[in-house]
Amino acid sequence: MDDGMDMRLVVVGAAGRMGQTLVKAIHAMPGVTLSGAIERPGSFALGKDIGEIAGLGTLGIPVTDDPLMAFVAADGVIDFTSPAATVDFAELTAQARIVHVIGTTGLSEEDEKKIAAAARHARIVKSGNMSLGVNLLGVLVRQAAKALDAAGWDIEVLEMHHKHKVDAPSGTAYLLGREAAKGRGVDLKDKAVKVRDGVTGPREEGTIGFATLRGGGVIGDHSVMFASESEMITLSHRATDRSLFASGALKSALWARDKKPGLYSTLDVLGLSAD
Ligand SMILES: NC(=O)C1=CN([C@@H]2O[C@H](COP(=O)(O)OP(=O)(O)OC[C@H]3O[C@@H](n4cnc5c(N)ncnc54)[C@H](OP(=O)(O)O)[C@@H]3O)[C@@H](O)[C@H]2O)C=CC1
Ligand SMILES: O=C(O)C1=N[C@H](C(=O)O)C[C@H](O)C1
Repeated sequence: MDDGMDMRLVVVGAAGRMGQTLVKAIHAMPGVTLSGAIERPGSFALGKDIGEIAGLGTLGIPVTDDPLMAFVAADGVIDFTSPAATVDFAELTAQARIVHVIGTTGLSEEDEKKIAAAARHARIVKSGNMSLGVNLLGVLVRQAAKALDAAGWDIEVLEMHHKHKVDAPSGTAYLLGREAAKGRGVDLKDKAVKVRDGVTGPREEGTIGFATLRGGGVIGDHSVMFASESEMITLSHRATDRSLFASGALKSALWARDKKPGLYSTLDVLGLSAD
């Protein structure tokens, strides 16, 4: 509940790429305070001050592997970790009845069900991309897909990320694919083509294709192409700094503070939900 006090936030996976970015963003943002930093048992980060790891100097917050202890003393958890960890954390945020912002991608259908179950008690905001730009792009993709008939226009989603990324296609690519499917009034599960290899035959009308590139330090590039026989429309987004995702996550946490338990998305936070 918003009692006029800073929202106390725990960052899980605090020593990771997004974890460190979040620690810096919380430090710089009024209205939120870092109250805990979690990593897995055996992590190099355990016992170290998270401020030192994130390059801020000492903050007096050691990294621990005891999430429940940290969650009961917090108002919310910011989670950019791995699917298995996120499902475990969702059970704990449900027990503690707090806000859980989930940026983790690569979640299976089974994981999604468990997260939905946790949202009976926790206030969960989950999105494959927490940026304003990508969520707005999703709305534009939905509109374009609605306007451009499947008989004449093929939809392809292209993404590129840094070489450390472990899941594919990206959460954002799925988000954009789902918006395209929504615009067409179809289910992405029935239309997605994620792999092409060898003699594939011609493209099936109405499918939504995905292509994945990995390399270097690319933070996140996404394009949705609408291709006809005689023209092509490309809608694109490029992330140039991870702090973009962190500020979206913090905005989501503050937004969810006074909401009822439930499963929300960044589209809800930004007021861009599907009509
Ligand atoms: N939705 C969005 O806007 C965005 C989403 N992401 C997603 O966020 C996730 C993390 O990305 P990134 O920061 O680059 O990855 P990193 O691997 O750099 O960070 C993940 C961190 O979580 C830790 N972790 C894993 N399991 C546990 C556990 N059980 N308990 C505590 N900590 C754990 C990892 O520790 P260890 O190294 O020991 O495994 C690591 O420190 C990915 O799924 C990525 O796709 C990223 C950016 C934006
Ligand atoms: O792993 C990343 O880095 C990113 N993951 C998210 C995704 O899977 O779409 C968001 C962003 O593009 C960075």
